[in-house]
Amino acid sequence: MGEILSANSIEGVVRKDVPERVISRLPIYLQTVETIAATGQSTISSEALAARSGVSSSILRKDLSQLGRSGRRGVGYSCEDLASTLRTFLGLDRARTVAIIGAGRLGSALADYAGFKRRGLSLTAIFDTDEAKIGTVIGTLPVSDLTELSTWPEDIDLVVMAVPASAAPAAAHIAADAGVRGILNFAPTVLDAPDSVRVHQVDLASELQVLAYYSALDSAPLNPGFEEHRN
Ligand SMILES: NC(=O)c1ccc[n+]([C@@H]2O[C@H](COP(=O)([O-])OP(=O)(O)OC[C@H]3O[C@@H](n4cnc5c(N)ncnc54)[C@H](O)[C@@H]3O)[C@@H](O)[C@H]2O)c1
Repeated sequence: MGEILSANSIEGVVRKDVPERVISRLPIYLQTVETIAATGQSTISSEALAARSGVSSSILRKDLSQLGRSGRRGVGYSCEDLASTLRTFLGLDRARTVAIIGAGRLGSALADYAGFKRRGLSLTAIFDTDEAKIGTVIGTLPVSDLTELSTWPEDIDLVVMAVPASAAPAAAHIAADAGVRGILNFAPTVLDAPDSVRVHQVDLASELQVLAYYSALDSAPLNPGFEEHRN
């Protein structure tokens, strides 16, 4: 069995000291533990949580120890406390507001996706510059004119950038000026955003090319074990 982590266990943790590869696994743990808690189960062992999250239990324990404390042994993790700790650590103790810039094929598909809400993300607006699209409704959201972003009545924490590459840098600056702190950039261009904004690039073609590399290997196992490729 693993440890109990209390909801206060991240006090004093310097978030920036936690490696990005660890951060990238935390949403998986959160989703897993929330799913388990929703069934009425109150505790879970590190082994079971690790298996359901697709990592080894030693990686899981190391990752969670980076959030601050180890606690009592022998009981397992409290699902509620661990979920609360992970939410707080990830900044999801309040719903993060998300806007999409670009109401084209990609932006529309994302705007119509119902899954953000249950992951603590509140899709609050979708912007475009095309007059033919402004005012139309995608999912439940009307498309707004990008010029409205700077005076949007609600704080927008995060932006999904789904505009052509040529339009993305200027749109990123509009978002930064409006106080946006993170941009998930689908446009195939490097965004030179100010230091106040964290940019993550998404490139599905590159991901597929990496997968193509692994699928072309004929001598090595495709899944060499959690320990080797996940830590
Ligand atoms: N990274 C990936 O894996 C991946 C996958 C698919 C698409 N993309 C990229 O995502 C972007 C969107 O793709 P798409 O297929 O939805 O394109 P699209 O042409 O269907 O939509 C682009 C939308 O952006 C709007 N737009 C143009 N300039 C704008 C601006 N300054 N401000 C706000 N809106 C503006 C257009 O009016 C249009 O509605 C493209 O850059 C594309 O290359 C990336």
